[in-house]
Amino acid sequence: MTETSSSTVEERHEFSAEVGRLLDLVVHALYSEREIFLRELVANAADATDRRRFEALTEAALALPEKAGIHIHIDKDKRLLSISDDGIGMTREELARNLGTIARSGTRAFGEQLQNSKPEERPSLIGQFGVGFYAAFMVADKVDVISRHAGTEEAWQWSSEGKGEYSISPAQREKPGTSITLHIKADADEFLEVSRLETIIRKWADNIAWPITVHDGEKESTANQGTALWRKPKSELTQEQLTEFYRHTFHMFDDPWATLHWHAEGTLEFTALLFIPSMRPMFEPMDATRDSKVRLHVKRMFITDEGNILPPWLRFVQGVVDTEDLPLNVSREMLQTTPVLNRIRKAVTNRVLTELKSRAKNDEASYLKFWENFGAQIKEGIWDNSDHRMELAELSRFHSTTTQEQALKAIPAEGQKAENADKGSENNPANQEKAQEAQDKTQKEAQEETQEKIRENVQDKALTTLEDYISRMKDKQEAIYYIAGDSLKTLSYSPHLEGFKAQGIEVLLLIDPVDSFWPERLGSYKDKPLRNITQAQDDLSKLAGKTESEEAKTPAEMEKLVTSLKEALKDKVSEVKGTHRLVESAVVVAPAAFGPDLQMQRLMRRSGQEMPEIPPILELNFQHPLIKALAEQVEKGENIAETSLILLDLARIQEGDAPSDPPSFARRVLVALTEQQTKK
Ligand SMILES: Nc1ncnc2c1ncn2[C@@H]1O[C@H](COP(=O)(O)OP(=O)(O)OP(=O)(O)O)[C@@H](O)[C@H]1O
Repeated sequence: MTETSSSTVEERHEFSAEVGRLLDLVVHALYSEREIFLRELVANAADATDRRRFEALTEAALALPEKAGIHIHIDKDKRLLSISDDGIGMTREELARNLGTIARSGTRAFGEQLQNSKPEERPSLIGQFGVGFYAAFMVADKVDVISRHAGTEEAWQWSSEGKGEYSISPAQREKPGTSITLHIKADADEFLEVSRLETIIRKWADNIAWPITVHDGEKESTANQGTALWRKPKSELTQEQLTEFYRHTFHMFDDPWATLHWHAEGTLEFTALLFIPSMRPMFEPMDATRDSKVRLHVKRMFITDEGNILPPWLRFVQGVVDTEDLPLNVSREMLQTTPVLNRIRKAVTNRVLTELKSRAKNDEASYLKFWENFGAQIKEGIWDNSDHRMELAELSRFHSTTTQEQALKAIPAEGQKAENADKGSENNPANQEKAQEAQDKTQKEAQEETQEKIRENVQDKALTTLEDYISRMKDKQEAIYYIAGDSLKTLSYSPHLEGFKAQGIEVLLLIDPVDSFWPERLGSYKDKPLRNITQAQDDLSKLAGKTESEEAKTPAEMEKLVTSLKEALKDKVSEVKGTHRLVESAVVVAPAAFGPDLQMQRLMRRSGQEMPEIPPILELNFQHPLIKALAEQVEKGENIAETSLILLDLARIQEGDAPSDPPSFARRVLVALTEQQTKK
């Protein structure tokens, strides 16, 4: 052994609370897949070696020894198993931080998941999700880590029995790197057998390019082939193997929605293995960036997962790209500038888009599932990518007033189906009893609730393409109309829609935050401009065959009302005027002629950005009985100041916003209602 430790200045520390909990779960709840501890330790050793190689590109003193690799030593008599690497190593602080607290947010998420799962689900959970270093305690009752950070002389030993505390003391290590020694548990003999260890390594760690050597006394053997899975011909791989690789490398739980595996030859040589998940990641770390994490390998060696192989709007794609066309010592700067990588980026992006297009065309139902998960990201692409803007718009799917109506119409048919099914089973006594229960009031409520859920669900899934929208456009209609808001529910009540609905004009209902941004960037689709209906009042007049001057005119009997409202609301509004866009509502707020629309203002405020209040325009429906009555009151000389404030707040509430001053609003409504009731 080349390492020794002295316990003269040993310090004892307690694990952070979350490590304690995780350890407890890992050790006590999981037995069937104990072998994965080796995968975790070997993966860490390989990561540390990769890191050292990468750091050495800029700091020659950190260079790896000539025969860098991972060594596994077995000592059956002492029941010891050790895993040593020539990696970057850890300083004293790093030992305490990385092994005493939970370093990776994914590991924390795993712990939570594990705690909330049923015991029988746990083994499969652990198989899919790395638990990292702590997995060692599944097979060891004590773990010693001796580490020396490359570029330093000092070594430190971290030791723990995995029961609440660990110690750190000075140690010696001949070379930089890390050795992890496991004191194997009495019931884990199997992990002291060479053949068992070799099988595990072949199963789990064959993608690792560093040689992994198993030493048993005098004998030694290299256990991994280092043939990266993605390098194998397609015909030699099963989807199970690919899925397994996907889950374990990228910490995913699902079956991929798409697996893309190809080898490019010719001017550019690379192999890519990419996965599109079938679900959104369950845990998105708070500090997650928008960058793609696709891993770049050169001649099988891992280089970086920060190579931005795919654009940010395809960041949900996981995978590996391995090329022959870059040198192994590619530096960070080079990654940004080399034309080779730019060409790879382009080719890989195009391949993903081709897959999306073909699935959208050939398997609508499956494509809609993808869209539900990652549609918002695709729409980000319309915003920030000029090369693919049109293709992405074509791939996009939207809710609209028309798809909502169609979905509603489809629902009674669904209900019918359920009824018929019930009839068919009436002869069965058990079912008769059920029919009895159906009379029950609670059951009825439940049914109503299900109906509501079915409705929401069906409406949620009813989507259109821009192409189909255009095919439904009315004769005189020149633009694609949309409105952006927080949810289908608030949008479906929006007074802005009334005029469009009355004229049978379809409006896209956009409910993702990114929807406030991309339409303006896209500008138009197939020569049809996209227009926000909260800012398209004139269009509606035109569509209704009215001239603009007609629209702008305030009838004589309304002039005084408009003046009093302006006086009462002062700088709370930028203007008060009549509108044709309302049918049932009395008032509506519209964004001022210049500047962002209301939804954009809302989003900016929510994201904590400085957003001065831009007074909206208050628009009135001169045909509404309330507005007519108010005009008469003003004519009679009555004061409508309080009512004006209520009106403005009502308009805000219709948009899904809160009144500007809720208590005052409540008081005003109370006073108004009391007056009305006592007058009767
Ligand atoms: N052999 C090693 N050499 C250097 N650092 C190591 C080594 N093993 C572990 N570490 C450090 O300890 C940290 C925690 O390891 P752990 O295995 O628990 O989590 P992880 O590797 O970050 O994530 P996961 O294993 O869940 O993918 C690592 O991120 C790394 O910084």
